Amino acid sequence: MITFPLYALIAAGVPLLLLLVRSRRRSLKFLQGPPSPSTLLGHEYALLSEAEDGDLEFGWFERYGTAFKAKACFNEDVLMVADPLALQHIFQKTGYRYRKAREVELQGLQINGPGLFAAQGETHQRQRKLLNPAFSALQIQNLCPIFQNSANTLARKWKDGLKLGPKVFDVLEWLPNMALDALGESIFEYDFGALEDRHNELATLVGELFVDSHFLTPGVLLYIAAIRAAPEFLVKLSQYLPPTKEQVRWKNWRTKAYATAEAMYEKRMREARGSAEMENDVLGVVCRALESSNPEKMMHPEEAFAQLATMIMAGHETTALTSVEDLMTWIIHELSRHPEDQHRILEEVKRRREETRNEGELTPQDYNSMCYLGAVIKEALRLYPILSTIPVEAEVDDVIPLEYPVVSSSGHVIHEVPVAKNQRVIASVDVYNRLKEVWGEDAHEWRPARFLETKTQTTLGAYGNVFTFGGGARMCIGWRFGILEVQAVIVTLLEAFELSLPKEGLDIMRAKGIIMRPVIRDRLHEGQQMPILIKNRDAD
Ligand code: HEM
Repeated sequence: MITFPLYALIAAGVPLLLLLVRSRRRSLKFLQGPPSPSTLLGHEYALLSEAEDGDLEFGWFERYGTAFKAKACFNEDVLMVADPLALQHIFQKTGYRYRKAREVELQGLQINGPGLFAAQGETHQRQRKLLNPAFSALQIQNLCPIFQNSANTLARKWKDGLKLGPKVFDVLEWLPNMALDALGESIFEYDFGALEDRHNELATLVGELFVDSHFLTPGVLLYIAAIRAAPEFLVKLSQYLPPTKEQVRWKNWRTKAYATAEAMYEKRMREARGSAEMENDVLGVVCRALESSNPEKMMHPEEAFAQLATMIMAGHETTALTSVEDLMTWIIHELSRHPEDQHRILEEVKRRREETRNEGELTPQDYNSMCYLGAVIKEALRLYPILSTIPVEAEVDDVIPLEYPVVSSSGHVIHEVPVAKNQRVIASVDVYNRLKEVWGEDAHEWRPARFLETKTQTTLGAYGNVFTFGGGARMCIGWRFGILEVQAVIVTLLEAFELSLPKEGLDIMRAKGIIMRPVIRDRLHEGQQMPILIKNRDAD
């Protein structure tokens, strides 16, 4: 095996090449930015080592404005952006002119294969067009009973645990299992049995995907930076390096997910034979694509198998994507801190039930009519974007307009930022979501009512002008799925339980990692958790 020369080539050749190329390339010299702490690591290591999400970025954006320059590994200039007009331009107005950052694409490919998350350009466009009908408003509405069913199962389990009175539950021990069951059933008619604690190999593999990940070491960061800038042939050669423990886990996951997907597709095709139409759910649209010979309407078997792995990862376990249970966890946390918000949502539910004379399960239309429930969900999405940044790269030279002008390094006020082809741009979701210019002086505070006030602003994303689902061609395809599931679960839980903080109080912080996780300040060693005091409402 030729591993040593390969390592040596990547370890020494690529960095030297990069430093040479970058010293010649047009850069962002005209922009201000924080001084770099290291030529090799730039700000990348410092950013990934922040104690709490946003520690550095919030200060930088405050000081330099909504667009500035920071350094990535090997002295690379990156554009940090939180300006609404710039984000709208990059994500929503320019089609595929900005591509998913290469390292994210490569990681997506290694974990899930060539599914929607890793696909680029025309391949992405084709896959997205084929999958979109499975995530339309109409199609997602059909999933409501599944979400209500899993919420009711969770409520029953909590009630069993509350027979002796109110009790503190770590909701993170429950919500991910509930969300995984709902995802399996709604997307692939697959029973993970997670809430019932049944052993399931696929659930175990997805849960353990990142236990060997050491993303925070400087060596790994430099390796990723070298790979993302390396020519295609070197990236291909790197496949012949001995796999890391992490890559072995990813391969095991992919193999099992592909086998499961194949079995699901075969089953659906057998069932559909004889019936006039294939359904428009994910299974249905993928089966149709597998059978099609039209180049615009087909998926290759590997693409089709990769969709199942992609959807489970995207909707549940998280790397570069983010998941519904995280959003529910933060909503439950904020509601336990704000009993008045619980009261307001319950009033809305009661009013709706009276108007529609419905004591049973609510409909998606019922949930959508509840404005304060919607405002609470939007406020949680705004304050807790589990994915705090979205890195992209310019495919062509471009000029990015700014809504809020910034001062250049020579002291001039600039209204746009010219960028060269291949420029890396880091869209800061959490900073945009808390910009005072957009959200007001209390942007860092929890105040759902802000979403009930009318305001004109640059429109971003699909829901409430928050950027947590991203925007444009690559915006989260599952956002309606996520919102409906959260609506159903929160209403079910609030009707059954009163939520409050544990007696000793809680100082939860948003711990930084690849994704943002809740931990108790000064008790980081205990890992992620969200203890909530839960009381049965029937007990009153
Ligand atoms: C509240 C929950 C969720 C949040 C906050 C969220 C957020 C995101 C974000 C930020 C992206 C990346 C956008 C970009 O790269 O520009 C994304 C992509 C994606 N999400 Fe979600 N997501 C959620 C739930 C879901 C669910 C439930 C599913 C599937 C059932 C899903 C499927 C996907 C897929 C397949 C992609 C890749 C889309 C593409 O590249 O075309 N997500 N999501």
